[in-house]
Amino acid sequence: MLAVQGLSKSFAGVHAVREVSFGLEAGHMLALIGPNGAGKSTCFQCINGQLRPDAGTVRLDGADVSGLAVADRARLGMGRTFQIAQVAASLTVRQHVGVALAARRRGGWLRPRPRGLPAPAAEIDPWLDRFGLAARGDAVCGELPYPELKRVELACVLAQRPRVLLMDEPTAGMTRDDRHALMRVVREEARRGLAVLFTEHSMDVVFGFADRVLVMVRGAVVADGPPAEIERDPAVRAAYLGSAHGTGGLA
Ligand SMILES: Nc1ncnc2c1ncn2[C@@H]1O[C@H](COP(=O)(O)OP(=O)(O)OP(=O)(O)O)[C@@H](O)[C@H]1O
Repeated sequence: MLAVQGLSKSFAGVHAVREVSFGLEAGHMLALIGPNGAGKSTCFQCINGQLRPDAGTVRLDGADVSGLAVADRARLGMGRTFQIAQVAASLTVRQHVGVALAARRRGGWLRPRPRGLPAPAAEIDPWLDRFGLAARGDAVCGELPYPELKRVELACVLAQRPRVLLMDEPTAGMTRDDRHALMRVVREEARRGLAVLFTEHSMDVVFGFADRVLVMVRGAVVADGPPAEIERDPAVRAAYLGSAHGTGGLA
């Protein structure tokens, strides 16, 4: 579903990403990990089109999207969530999800907004339920606890029916219970066929939810495999033993 080949990016002599290649299948969850400054965010931004790589290609379900803008990649099925949830604080959960569902029907967020309720309740309610938001429909987003706000963001992104979802540190700042609750929802979506690529610093999330783990150190991929294999990899342990994040699940 996603194929990244030979991706490289430098900033004024800093090789942030060096010839990174990997593939991601539909229905799988791939964690991109590495110490601070390893190049995860840069890699992520090259994949979704925010940054233009110096070299390399990105394919989405076989189509070369390397030259496309963020919005065009999104239209072709590449969705993303942000490290800090991006939602409109003044809307209720129902309004927000309704707008997202209606945007999908219109073919994109930027089409003219229809009058009245953005999407019928019959469409919104099951969608709220799917993301554990059934009881929160009338709550104003700006007043929601952060873990629920993340679900609203997720519900809106997935309302666009992406085939690949990129999540930049999805559980940053959350408690262990909230991290796992969010990732269980994401895993359900993956089981429905969504391909998920996420960066993450919490090792309980990486080793509890990823089907595969890709480890970056100083811009390059140093390990790529199933979690159990990665946890034992000497190069990975060496990279983490020297990092600010400690060894987490690698201990
Ligand atoms: N816009 C930029 N200009 C200059 N250097 C940059 C820029 N963005 C990133 N870098 C550098 O590229 C390297 C990789 O940074 P990046 O943010 O991709 O790492 P990361 O693995 O996401 O780190 P973190 O876990 O701390 O978010 C670092 O040395 C960083 O300082």
